[in-house]
Amino acid sequence: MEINAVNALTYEDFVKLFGNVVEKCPLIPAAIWSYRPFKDLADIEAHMREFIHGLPDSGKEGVLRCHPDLAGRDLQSGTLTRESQEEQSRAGMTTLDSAESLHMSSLNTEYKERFGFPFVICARLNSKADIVRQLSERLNNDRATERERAIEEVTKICSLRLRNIVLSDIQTKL
Ligand SMILES: NC(=O)NC1NC(=O)NC1=O
Repeated sequence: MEINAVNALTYEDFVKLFGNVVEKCPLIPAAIWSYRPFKDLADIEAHMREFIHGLPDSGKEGVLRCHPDLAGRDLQSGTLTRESQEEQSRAGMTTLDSAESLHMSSLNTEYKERFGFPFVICARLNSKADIVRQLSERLNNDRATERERAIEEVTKICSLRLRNIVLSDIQTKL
């Protein structure tokens, strides 16, 4: 997809196309549509990052709360978004044995009780073992450090989802 094609999208089509680059947060593409015309893909990414990092702490925590648990209830009931399903599946979260599943569930619960938002990590960039290790390690952070750490992961997920959409056409000029 060429940048000119992205810049020519109506607001409605832009939000339809990029509505889930941040999980269940169409407000983010809706907000950055105002910055058209974009120079290139990196420019869109930079605006998304800037918007997310500029949110107040409550907004950042709200964005985190829009994420499903890894190997959690949505995965079990088949209600994950298409993107999350694919990411969790690639990281091996869909094929945990019952001991691994119980371990993830108890760590996720402990994390949510401690911080008030779910553990978020870019599943596409981490193996199953990395995810479990980081979930245990990050439990030691204080809330402010962890909020920023988790938001950094949201921006990584966002960049990969954005690239997936925009670069899916081989003819791309972005
Ligand atoms: N909780 C959490 O990290 N969720 C996710 N991570 C990711 O890469 N996709 C998700 O849905």
